[in-house]
Amino acid sequence: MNRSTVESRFLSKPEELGVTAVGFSGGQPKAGVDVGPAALIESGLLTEIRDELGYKIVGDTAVNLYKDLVPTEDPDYRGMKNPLTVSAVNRRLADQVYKHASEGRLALTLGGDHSIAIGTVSGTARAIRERLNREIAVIWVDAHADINTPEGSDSGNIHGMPLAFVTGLAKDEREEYFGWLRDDMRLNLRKLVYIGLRDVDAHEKQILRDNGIKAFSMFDVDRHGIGRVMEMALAHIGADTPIHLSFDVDALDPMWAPSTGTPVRGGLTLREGDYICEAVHLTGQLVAIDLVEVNPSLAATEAGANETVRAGCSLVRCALGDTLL
Ligand SMILES: NC(=[NH2+])NCCC[C@H](N)C(=O)O
Ligand SMILES: [Mn+2]
Ligand SMILES: [Mn+2]
Repeated sequence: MNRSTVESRFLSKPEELGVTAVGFSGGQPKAGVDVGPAALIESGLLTEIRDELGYKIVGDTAVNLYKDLVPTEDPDYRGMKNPLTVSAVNRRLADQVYKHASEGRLALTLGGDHSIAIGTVSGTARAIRERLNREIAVIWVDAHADINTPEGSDSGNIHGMPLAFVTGLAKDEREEYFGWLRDDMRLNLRKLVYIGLRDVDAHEKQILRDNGIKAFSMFDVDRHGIGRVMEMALAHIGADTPIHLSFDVDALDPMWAPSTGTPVRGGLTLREGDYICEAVHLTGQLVAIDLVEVNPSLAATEAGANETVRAGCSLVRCALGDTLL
């Protein structure tokens, strides 16, 4: 039991971690990201969190929870691939994360591809509005901006669109195509901060500019250093705002995390990634964490897959305060 003594400002049960394992790959075309959570759990992540960090683990760590939701037919819609499946899975996930967050637990979600942030962010946003009457902020750590609208996306992969849906830049009337996302589940665009960007589509750059979205690219990390970047990111969010950290493992350089679907060179070092998580932990404002896009089947070597899983575990532990003295 050495849980860090940072006081948690927004959790009513700071000793409890609400875990959801989402073995889901329908937001992108590569198989294998669905076993991400199993790989993280088998490597000991949750037992370490329980035995070494002293959290009580509550929730669903069975990774095939969502298999029953896959429809027999799921044709493209507005250019999106697997839209019914991704929508249904996220609808259920939103309820689950909502439950954890509204009962005052820190919600930890292990992905799965990044489309699952549609459910995690909307579930957290709704719970925190209801319980504390506040808007959440999201720190999105990623090589990519994941804010394509269906019409703006070149790929049609929904893991490149979650932020368009949760902010309301993209909407659909039809319940079964994300129409279930109500206003009280949305993220305010002014409360979104990116770190680590280096592969942003032209369409997305336009969205970032038009909406004045706060973003720290790898250029900014190089220019200011990660310490200063985190100061500026947290200043933008404000000192008294619940934070949802959504960490795509591809934010890290492929040297530390090669096993991921859309790797991009020139990324964060493992220490920079860990530092981001530590700095967020120290605010005492963390209410939810996603770790996504760990795909153990994609590395050229088994060592590469293990490195990626290890890096993912390290990020989560740092966000829980493990490495701070
Ligand atoms: N979560 C991710 N790894 N997203 C990658 C997105 C890549 C590209 N921008 C797309 O829309 O398809
Ligand atoms: Mn990414
Ligand atoms: Mn992503």
